[in-house]
Amino acid sequence: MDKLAAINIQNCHFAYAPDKPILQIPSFVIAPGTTVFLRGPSGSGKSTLLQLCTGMLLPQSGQIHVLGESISTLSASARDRFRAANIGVVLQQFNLIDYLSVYDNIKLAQHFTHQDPPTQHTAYLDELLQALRLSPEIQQQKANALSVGQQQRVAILRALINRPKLLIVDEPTSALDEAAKTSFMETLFTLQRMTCCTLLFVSHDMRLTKGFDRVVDLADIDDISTAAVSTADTGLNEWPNTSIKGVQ
Ligand SMILES: Nc1ncnc2c1ncn2[C@@H]1O[C@H](COP(=O)(O)OP(=O)(O)OP(=O)(O)O)[C@@H](O)[C@H]1O
Repeated sequence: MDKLAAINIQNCHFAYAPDKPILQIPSFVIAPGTTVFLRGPSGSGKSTLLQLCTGMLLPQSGQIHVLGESISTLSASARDRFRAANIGVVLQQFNLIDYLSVYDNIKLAQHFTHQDPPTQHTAYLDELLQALRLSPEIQQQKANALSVGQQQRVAILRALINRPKLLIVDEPTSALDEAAKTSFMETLFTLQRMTCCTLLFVSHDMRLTKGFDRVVDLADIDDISTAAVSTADTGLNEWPNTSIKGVQ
């Protein structure tokens, strides 16, 4: 097993209920430092897979190594610490704490790593603010006073503040117009290059695949999606072929 991979999933089975299997993944490996776009129809299990990669969900069987750590066999508290220190997560809803300021939202992310905040991060924080085109003053604003675009950028800043080696981004652009989507993707790639993190990105929007090292169709790695695709009219032919540009 390649323990140096950013993500290494082997023989993984997951179900929310015993009679309703969601994922059956024989093997899925993501090399460190690469960018991967994961696509698949609504309800196929993309968000579930991301949650397995963060250790928020545990598989019924199989192995999931993240950055060389067997995340699904860590204790709950070790898993939380590992996630806080190594994985940045940006979800569709951003999950900022509304009544806290931007600064406190960021500080909270640092707190969960059990590292001393925040002086050693100051230069890096300034760099992130600049890359995300956020003014330093925004740190004093309450999260619920921000526009959707600002909330999204703060959510990315919070995900990157601990310099994660793995950044997981789930459908972050659905509330944005076309111009904002383009600018979001440019910023995301700038930050990925700046931090050299591995990026796993999930979206329905095939127009966003440009620039990714790999575009992976869930049906190509998941036996359950494969079965669904082969027995249903999914409109799969509307999608371009899976492209693999970089190393696995
Ligand atoms: N907490 C849960 N309990 C039970 N079933 C769930 C739960 N979360 C998701 N599911 C089911 O698991 C399946 C996969 O859901 P998931 O959210 O992973 O799909 P998805 O591909 O991310 O969908 P979308 O693109 O619409 O976000 C769906 O059938 C969904 O109804």
